[in-house]
Parts: sequence; structure tokens; C-alpha cells
Amino acid sequence: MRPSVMRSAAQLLRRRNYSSASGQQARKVAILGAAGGIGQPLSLLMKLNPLVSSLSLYDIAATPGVAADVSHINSPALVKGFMADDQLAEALDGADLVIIPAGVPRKPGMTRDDLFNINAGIVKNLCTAIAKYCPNALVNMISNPVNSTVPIAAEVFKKAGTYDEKRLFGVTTLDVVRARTFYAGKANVDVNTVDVPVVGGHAGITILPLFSQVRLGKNGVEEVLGLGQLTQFEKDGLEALKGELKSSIEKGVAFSHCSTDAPDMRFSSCQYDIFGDSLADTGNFPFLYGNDSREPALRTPYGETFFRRATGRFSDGRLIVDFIADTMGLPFVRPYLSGRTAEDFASGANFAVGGAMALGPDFFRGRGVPMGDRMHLGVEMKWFHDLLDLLCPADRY
Ligand SMILES: NC(=O)C1=CN([C@@H]2O[C@H](COP(=O)(O)OP(=O)(O)OC[C@H]3O[C@@H](n4cnc5c(N)ncnc54)[C@H](O)[C@@H]3O)[C@@H](O)[C@H]2O)C=CC1
Ligand SMILES: O=C([O-])CC(=O)C(=O)O
Repeated sequence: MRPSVMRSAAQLLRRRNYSSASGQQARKVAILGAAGGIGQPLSLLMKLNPLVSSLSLYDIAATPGVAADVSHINSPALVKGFMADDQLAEALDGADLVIIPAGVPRKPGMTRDDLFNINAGIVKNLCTAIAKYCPNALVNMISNPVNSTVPIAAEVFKKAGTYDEKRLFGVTTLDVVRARTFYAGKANVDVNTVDVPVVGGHAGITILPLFSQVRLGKNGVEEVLGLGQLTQFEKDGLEALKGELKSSIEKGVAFSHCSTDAPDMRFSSCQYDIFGDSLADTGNFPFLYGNDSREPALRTPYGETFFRRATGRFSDGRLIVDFIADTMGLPFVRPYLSGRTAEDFASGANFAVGGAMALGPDFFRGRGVPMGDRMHLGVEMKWFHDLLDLLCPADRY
């Protein structure tokens, strides 16, 4: 996977006749999702690429460490790490190439399409920022399902007036790499002498390697189809994939229109607030109780299946409130105790705290039940009123 993604990006830069000699044309590459399983090795390979003079590494978590490590490689590209929404503009500013491996990967048993609900919103937001801050950039989409995320990107760019079909790419090189390797293994020939065209998309039956075309030694889809040399098996495969590919494309197009044109349906510009206990706390707990290593929620395996670090959530991944946000196309709102300014709470706030009770300790003490000081809904409501004062002081009374 990694070399193929890298190769496709390098080819893109070369196709634009960029010079590879150091000290010549300055080229900025931004990687969105740079701290992930794909993002990290991709960042490393980009740092080694002599075509790149400036490398922006953006992620919602862990970018400073990744950027520091990558910057130590002794190659000319200048590396900078960016984290969180408010740094996205700077990360993208003036980028010539944006590569997007941001989002979630599938787990065993999942299809790429199962990632749609989460990754569609992520991709849409990132592409909206691309249209704004680097409208002329080449965009290389890795996030799955590629069959739908590329159409989402296309629609976002069309709406922004920046769409250019020659600048938007879904990364499917991996399918060609695999087809070449499998064919060479089966035919017992040197893999470097084999070229297998792959048509369709990048999921399930939409990936169609045309083994009958191997001897052509070309990857041009139009040329291959135009030659009419497909086997019956391949023709059947081609017919079978069309429906699925069409519906994946339509799903992406529909999502992008729904979430950008009808905010009342997708809630894309509303604020929401969360109250509760450990079932809903997305990170207030560490602010109240410090990074006490005895607290399970503050160390892995808590958080490892999604955020790759403990966030204070009492879960190995996301909580129900995170899933609801995803389904409604909303961002994750920040824990109240992690923010200070009105901008921090542009999407709302989460007041929930692990271990919080509905009733305060006084209620129990008044009834003879011994009770130490505990977090409770009353405190969360006080925080909520403090936030109202911050957001709209004049409107409150
Ligand atoms: N097209 C292809 O050939 C391939 C596509 N993929 C896809 O690439 C994506 C990433 O895979 P992995 O790196 O293995 O996952 P990962 O979970 O290791 O990394 C994803 C990264 O994206 C970050 N992220 C999440 N939301 C973000 C946002 N709004 N802005 C910026 N960064 C954000 C996460 O913090 C994480 O660091 C998946 O959707 C996967 O299916 C993976 C391999 C091949
Ligand atoms: O399989 C996945 O989920 C990631 C991917 O797209 C691939 O490896 O082709």
C-alpha cells in the first residue's frame, strides 16, 4: 500500500513537469490524516521525495510528535505539523498537492462502504477547506470508500467553483500493484515485466483486473476497453460492477448535496450540548482528576480502537454521543473543561463527567446517606450557564 500511494503522488508531481533537482521549484504537499497508519509512512516517503520542498502534516491528534520525527530526516523538505481545526487553513495554504488518508480504516468483517458514515463527513469538511485555502491543488483521495469519497470531493469543489476533473484522484494504485503481484506469482514471471490494467472502482466487485489484457503493457483504461479484447468473464464482471459503482457514486453525491445545501437536514451549522456521566464524557474527566495512571480511562487500551490514545472516554473507542454526531453529520464537540474561548465552543460543548450523579451529594446527606463530594448534574448545569454567559451575555436575561 504505502509505496503505491507514494508512487502515485510522485507521478502526479512529475506529470506537472515539476523539477526534481533540489533548490528549484518550491512545491508544498499537505497530508491530512498524517498521524495514522497510512499517514505516517506516507509522510516519511514524502519527506524523502526530492520533488517536495515543504511538507504540511495535519491530523486531529498526535501530529507534533509525527512532524518532529519526520523533520529529522536529512532531506531538504521543510516539515511542519498542524493539529485541530484552527490550524487547517495554515496547513493547506498554498499547497500544490493534498493527500487525504484522514478517517477511519475498516476492521475485520467490514466493507469499505461501512466506513461511509464516518469518513464522508470528514472528507467533506476537509475538501471544503481545500476549496478555500488551496483551490488549485491536486487532490489525492485515499480515505475509503474511495468510490464515494471522490464524488463527495467533486461535488464540494463544484459547489465552490474550483472543480477540475484533472486535479482530483482516487488512490487505487494498490489494486494494480496487487494484480501485478498475483499475476506474476501465478504465471511464475518477473513481476517487473507484468502490467495488469484494473478498471472499475476501489471496493469489492468494482475492482476488476483485466488479466486478458496483461500483454498490452499499458494501463490506459480507454485503450483497453476500446480494443474489445475482454474475455466473457471480464465482460460479465464489468456489467456486474456498474450498478454498485453507480450507487456508490450517487451515495457520495447525495451526501454532499444534503450536507452542504440543506443544513436543516444535516445540522451542519448547529450547536449541541451534552450532559451526563461516563456514558457521554468525551474528555472532561482528565481535567478534573489529572492524568492519574490508576484511572483506566486515562490510559490505553481505552481509546485505542479509534483515537489511538486514551482521551478520557470510558471506552476503547467512541461513545454513543460520538456515533450520534457522526450519523447526523456533526463534529465532535469539545469537552467543556478543555476550552476557554467562544470559538472553542463553536459547535457546542460536552459537560458530561465520568462518575457524575443526577442528584447532588446534599440530597443524599439530607436523607442520612453518607456521601462525599461528587460531580453531579447541578455542576454541569452551572457550567452550561457559564458558557451561555460567554457565548451570548446580552441574550441571557
Ligand atoms: N485507497 C487505498 O488504497 C487505501 C485507503 N485506505 C483508507 O485510508 C484511511 C486511513 O487508514 P489508516 O491510516 O489505516 O487509518 P488510521 O486510523 O490509522 O489513521 C487515520 C488518521 O486520520 C485521522 N483523522 C480522523 N479524522 C480526521 C480529520 N477530520 N482530519 C484530519 N485527520 C483525521 C486520525 O486521527 C488518524 O490519525 C481509511 O479510510 C482506509 O480505509 C487505507 C489503505 C489503502
Ligand atoms: O482494504 C482496505 O480497507 C484499505 C484499502 O482500501 C486497501 O487495502 O485496498
